[in-house]
Amino acid sequence: MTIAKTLTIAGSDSGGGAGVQADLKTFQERDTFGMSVITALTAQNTLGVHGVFPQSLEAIEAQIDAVLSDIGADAVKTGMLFSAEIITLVAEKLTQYNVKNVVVDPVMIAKGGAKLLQTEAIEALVTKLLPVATVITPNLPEAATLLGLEEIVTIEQMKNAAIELHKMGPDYVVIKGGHLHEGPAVDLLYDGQDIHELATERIETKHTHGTGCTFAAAIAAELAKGKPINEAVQTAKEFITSAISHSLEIGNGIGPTNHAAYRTLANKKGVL
Ligand SMILES: Nc1ncnc2c1ncn2[C@@H]1O[C@H](COP(=O)(O)OP(=O)(O)OP(=O)(O)O)[C@@H](O)[C@H]1O
Ligand SMILES: Cc1ncc(CO)c(N)n1
Repeated sequence: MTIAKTLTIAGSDSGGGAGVQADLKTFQERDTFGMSVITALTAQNTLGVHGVFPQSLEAIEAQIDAVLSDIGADAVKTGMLFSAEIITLVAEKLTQYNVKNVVVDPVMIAKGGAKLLQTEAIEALVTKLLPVATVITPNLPEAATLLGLEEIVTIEQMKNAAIELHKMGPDYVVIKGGHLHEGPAVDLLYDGQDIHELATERIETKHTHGTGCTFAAAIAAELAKGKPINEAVQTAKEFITSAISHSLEIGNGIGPTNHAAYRTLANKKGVL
């Protein structure tokens, strides 16, 4: 039996809600074979990040070479990359192995405020990784930082940002509106010609740990299966919406989303 292969290059979240753990759960739920390259360990739970332990370049390179020289990947998703050196290595390896679908989630700061990317690494993200990306998925603060803007708070500003970010090299730009202060949860997809709006009602919950990782991993899984970008982003939006709608009240802080919700609901309706 053949199966689409997905690889995450990201940080480990010991609490299981974000990072590599969220990506692997999503890859599995979206019927792909998930693999991982761990760039950094975080000691993390629903209350926050309690420690960051970047892995050596040697360890990261060895993991990438092991996976891509043998198994290969139909899509790669990158998350927490932490330093300019790690970003440079990852960009070189994606080029060396000629990876076709590269989803770059430009992770910078965890919900509790912990730094997952060094400030001096932002330039490397822009100059090395964005040009090899198929699609990038910044949230509003990340999009503003990449563009050197103070903030992005309106849909109109999101549209302008999408067009400007596209000039930095990715084939497609998805700007996530989870951080909009009010109204529906609006994301934009810009394909270089048209801007497509994806909107859902904002779900009233504080348990949103790992939303960004899960959404980007779902896009990667759909691209790995050969889906066109519009369909991949639409499916990912449906997937994250049901994961947030049924998010989990575990731990004492911001609980994780429910990766199994989409499949469970679809099974009940008998449509999967
Ligand atoms: N309260 C909500 N209700 C509905 N959808 C939401 C809500 N919060 C976020 N989303 C959606 O979840 C996805 C992730 O967006 P978000 O802006 O939260 O990412 P993020 O900030 O990168 O997440 P993370 O904190 O994991 O880094 C987007 O599709 C966004 O629209
Ligand atoms: C390891 C890791 N990656 C990404 C995020 C962003 O949510 C997080 N909290 N932890």
